[in-house]
Amino acid sequence: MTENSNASQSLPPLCLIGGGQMGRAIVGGLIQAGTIRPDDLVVVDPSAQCRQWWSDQHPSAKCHASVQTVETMPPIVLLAVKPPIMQRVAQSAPKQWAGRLLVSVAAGITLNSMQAWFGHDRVIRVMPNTPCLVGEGASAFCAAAGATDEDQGHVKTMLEAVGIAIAVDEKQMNAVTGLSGSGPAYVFTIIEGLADGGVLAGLPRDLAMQLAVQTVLGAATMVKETGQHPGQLKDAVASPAGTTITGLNTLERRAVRAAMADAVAAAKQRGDELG
Ligand SMILES: NC(=O)C1=CN([C@@H]2O[C@H](COP(=O)(O)OP(=O)(O)OC[C@H]3O[C@@H](n4cnc5c(N)ncnc54)[C@H](OP(=O)(O)O)[C@@H]3O)[C@@H](O)[C@H]2O)C=CC1
Ligand SMILES: O=C(O)[C@@H]1CCC=N1
Repeated sequence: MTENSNASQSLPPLCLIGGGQMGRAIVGGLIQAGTIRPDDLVVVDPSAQCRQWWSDQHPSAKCHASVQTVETMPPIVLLAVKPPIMQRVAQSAPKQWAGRLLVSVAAGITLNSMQAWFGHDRVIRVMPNTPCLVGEGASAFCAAAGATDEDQGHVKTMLEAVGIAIAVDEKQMNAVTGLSGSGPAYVFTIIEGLADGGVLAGLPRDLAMQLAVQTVLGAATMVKETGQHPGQLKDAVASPAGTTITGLNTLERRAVRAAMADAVAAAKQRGDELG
């Protein structure tokens, strides 16, 4: 788990609107870190299956099918619904948002839209990623004018309890989405590809997967902990006329580096469209 100064701080009670993948990753990570207690959690989701999941995992959390039935809305509302339904959520229960800190993780949805739909500007926009679930999230955030320093402190506490949190300018948010928001999916694909390669080369699947995962983890940890440029670390692996340079040459022929950059740029573009 990422070490940080805020991990032991606690948060005020929280309402999670949308208990799906991202909501589970953040709030699951927060509960695991001890930053929030399930008793202080309200989850709103129309899916009975989803509510059952929350009740099974955290029996003391209060689950609702609709925001309208929440009697006392907690001071922080974490909005983790799909971008196209955010406006509908806002308009379904306008009285519930008054005086609350609104935190949105929706890709592409701007602070301006949030303010217009929810009727006030105590709003913070966050782009997290699913590794929050295991305390290794990479999140960026930006705040509307109405969010106080204390509000921003709460969001930092929330995000740093489950990984790293970086304040950015809102115009960078969709690029962040294309890189770290969507990035875990790219890396999962790489891990799958490496494991497939191991199987293709004759290894049993479970051994290939174990080696692929540890290789990605080890390489990422080296970049983080040595502070060396990845190119330098790459050069140290590749012996003259050896195996690595032969593999790297294949990757370059397939333009893997450009494919990664194109993926981030295309995802950023999609974020622009969603907004
Ligand atoms: N998944 C990821 O890796 C990341 C996602 N995000 C953002 O997080 C948000 C959620 O994405 P994700 O968790 O993947 O999506 P999910 O579909 O997994 O979760 C969204 C949940 O919201 C529920 N929902 C639908 N309507 C309402 C409503 N009116 N009130 C409350 N809940 C509702 C859905 O129920 P039902 O299924 O029945 O519709 C579903 O359970 C998106 O805006 C996305 O951009 C940001 C970063 C990373
Ligand atoms: O795919 C998506 O749109 C969301 C946003 C970032 C990751 N998942």
